[in-house]
Amino acid sequence: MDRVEYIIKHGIELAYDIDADVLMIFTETGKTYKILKKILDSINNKNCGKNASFKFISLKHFPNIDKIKNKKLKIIVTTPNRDTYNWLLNEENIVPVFLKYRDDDRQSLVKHGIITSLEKNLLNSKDIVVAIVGIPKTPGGVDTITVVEVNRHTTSLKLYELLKSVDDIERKTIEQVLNIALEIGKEGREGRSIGTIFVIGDTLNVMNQSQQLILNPFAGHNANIFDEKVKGTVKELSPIDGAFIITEDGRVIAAGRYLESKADNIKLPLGLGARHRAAAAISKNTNAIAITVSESGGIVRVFKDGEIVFEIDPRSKSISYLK
Ligand SMILES: Nc1ncnc2c1ncn2[C@@H]1O[C@H](COP(=O)(O)OP(=O)(O)OP(=O)(O)O)[C@@H](O)[C@H]1O
Ligand SMILES: [Mn+2]
Repeated sequence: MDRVEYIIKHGIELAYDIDADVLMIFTETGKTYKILKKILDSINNKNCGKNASFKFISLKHFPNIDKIKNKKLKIIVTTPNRDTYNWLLNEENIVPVFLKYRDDDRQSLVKHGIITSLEKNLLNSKDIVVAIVGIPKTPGGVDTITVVEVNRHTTSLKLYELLKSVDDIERKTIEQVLNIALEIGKEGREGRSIGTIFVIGDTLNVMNQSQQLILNPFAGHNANIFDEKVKGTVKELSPIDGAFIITEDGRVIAAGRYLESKADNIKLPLGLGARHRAAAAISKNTNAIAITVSESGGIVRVFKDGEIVFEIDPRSKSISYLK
């Protein structure tokens, strides 16, 4: 019996032991699911012991076998592979879920699975999920069991809908800028709280609805937000007045830019001032999204179509949101 089988077996047992509502597995080729299926078949037809289809399973492996047999556990099998998904559609007693893109790390993958299942009403906010996951894009690389409280993710539903609505390149840019904003919100600069605005996408319109407050430090540079040196420069410049203007594919076009979009009929929670109104207005009057860091408290907010679609206090979370 190999390590993956043990992990899946313990994932099943954990789901029953903590009385979880859902067991969620992630598979590329379907291999992980096939192992799960063999274990569950062995349990369900109690075919344990000498002639078990799954040699290592015996009743002693599942002391609470009756609890397992009597409890209905929803099994969600997620995959980004269209062929695997089509094959899973014919499988019984599981709920297949197609993931529109591949994540780069386990945590994002689990979040992605939870959010997609929430969007399809396969989960509700009170559910407890046991997720069995491995290194993304590595078939058979199962190495992690994690317990997820769905209610911790419902606030990010709108952000995921936004991430799903843009192409891969823009999604990676938004995630990169969001993580920089979270770092600024959390660390500030030289011990001081820093506020700033990032405007991503629809750059021509954004430039037409804004003007330089200072000479543009990025003029004539081919600066890309994924370049560590550019990221450092952006953080160094974050205390200056004005906004950073970034293209869908991550090129930093300007800093110190004053946004002049009409802010009439923008409705924002009380206490949010000119920075947040400007961000809401530009996101309403162009196709851009805006990300703000508040100088008073570090809260990071994402604006789309004039509304806040996501906000997070980076100081309250030990990890950056999207990784
Ligand atoms: N239209 C704008 N375009 C770009 N930057 C702006 C604009 N309006 C305000 N700012 C920036 O926001 C800064 C803070 O303004 P203000 O305090 O009114 O915003 P706020 O929404 O309360 O933000 P914070 O929570 O960071 O205080 C200003 O000093 C300026 O740098
Ligand atoms: Mn303010």
